[in-house]
Amino acid sequence: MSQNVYPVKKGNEYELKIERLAFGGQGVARIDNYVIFVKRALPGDHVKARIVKRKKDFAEAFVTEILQPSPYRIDPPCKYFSWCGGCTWQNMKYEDQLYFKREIVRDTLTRIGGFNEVEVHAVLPSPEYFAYRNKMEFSFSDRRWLLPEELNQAHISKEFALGLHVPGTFDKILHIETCLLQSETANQILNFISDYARKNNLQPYGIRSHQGYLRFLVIRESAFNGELMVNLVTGLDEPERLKPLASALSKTFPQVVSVVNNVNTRLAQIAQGEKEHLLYGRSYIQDRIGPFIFKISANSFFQTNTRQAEKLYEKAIEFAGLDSNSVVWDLYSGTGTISLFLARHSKKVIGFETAVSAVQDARQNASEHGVQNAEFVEGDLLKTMPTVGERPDVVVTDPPRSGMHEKVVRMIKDIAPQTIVYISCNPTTLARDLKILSDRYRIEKVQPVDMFPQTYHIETVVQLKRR
Ligand SMILES: C[S@@+](CC[C@H](N)C(=O)[O-])C[C@H]1O[C@@H](n2cnc3c(N)ncnc32)[C@H](O)[C@@H]1O
Repeated sequence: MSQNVYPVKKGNEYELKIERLAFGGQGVARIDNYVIFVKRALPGDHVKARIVKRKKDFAEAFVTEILQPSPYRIDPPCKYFSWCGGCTWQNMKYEDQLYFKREIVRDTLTRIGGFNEVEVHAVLPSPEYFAYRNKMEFSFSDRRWLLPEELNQAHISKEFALGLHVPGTFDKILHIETCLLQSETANQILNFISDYARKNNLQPYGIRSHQGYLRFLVIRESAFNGELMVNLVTGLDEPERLKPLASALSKTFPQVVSVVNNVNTRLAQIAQGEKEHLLYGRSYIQDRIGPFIFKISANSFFQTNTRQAEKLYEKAIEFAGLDSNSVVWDLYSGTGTISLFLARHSKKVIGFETAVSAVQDARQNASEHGVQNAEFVEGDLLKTMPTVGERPDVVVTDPPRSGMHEKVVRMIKDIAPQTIVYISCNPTTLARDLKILSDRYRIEKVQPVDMFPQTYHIETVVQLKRR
């Protein structure tokens, strides 16, 4: 499309009818077949929207006025919904979110993979669709994003915020008092720390200025026994300043069994420190998936929706169709949680993982649970897969959002296991990888699992059989 035939112009407003939802959560509208992604819009909405970005193949817009609301629209229960980057679909009933997640998986498999005939099962719903997260990461900032109703309130300081990002801004933070994705206790802790920091002059870190002390607050809560961990991430290595806060937290909230201080003096805005100080209690909490109890430290990876993780893993086991003679490769094995489940049903599991600390955790998890038939190979799959001689009957693969490297997909094809179970958190890369496998593998089952209610994210488990 040449420059002068774009049907829209940046900054202008257009009347649009939303046709469907895209993976990414936005509504999709079209003018003369030119696609416009509209934030926070739902299928059936008739809206006025302003174009904020215009590219060769598509534009992005936000709603300025709803002319006719979609029948799917509900009032979002959270007052921050219109601004917060955490949730995308709180303006839709949970049943409708599940319907659209299935549509997105089906549509992506057809559009990108060319799989027109594949049946996609109804999405497995999450047992909880609010307060389901066992971990939330909040940012401190010296630049607070004000809600419209806060704009004229002189008593609100713009120089302190503890909350979540507003999409499109990198340094301003929406101050949050209640996040519906975490528990009531976790919200009380959030407010306790925010009040304490202001009263005791613990300065928030400036994302722009790189000055200040408090950078992140990470709250982790066990779904198994309610234990809580508070991780305060600071820009300076001065843990003594936090000791009184740790003590006050432990006295006010008996469920807090761990308070740690991660120190991140680097510019990168990440909640992982180069150093950790234990301020109160122990350095981990315990949570359980199925029969396994895991120790989770501040920087360990753990599935954020504990109860639904169990359902996801059960589905993976069912699709793997194992028996006591099966050799299984668990690719992208992380801390080995799936490997432990697989090991109970097979002769041997070999996990492959590049992160050194995750491999250490996996080995420790296996040994603590007395699992003797799981071993872990450390390194990039491209290098490690060819070095393992024991060939698998079943390959389980759970790659990051970017999917598998094309060479890894081709190696799996050459190894030719009877069954492949692909666990994916991104339908787009899933469809791409399945297409490469399709001449040698038949898709038998596609089961989406909802790990993240109120967001567009969807996990999908696919069973493939060798042709
Ligand atoms: C989605 S996580 C899988 C987590 C794990 N299966 C679980 O359920 O806990 C993806 C994992 O792949 C690992 N990874 C990414 N690229 C890799 C590569 N090239 N080779 C091996 N592992 C890799 C990451 O370190 C991460 O632990």
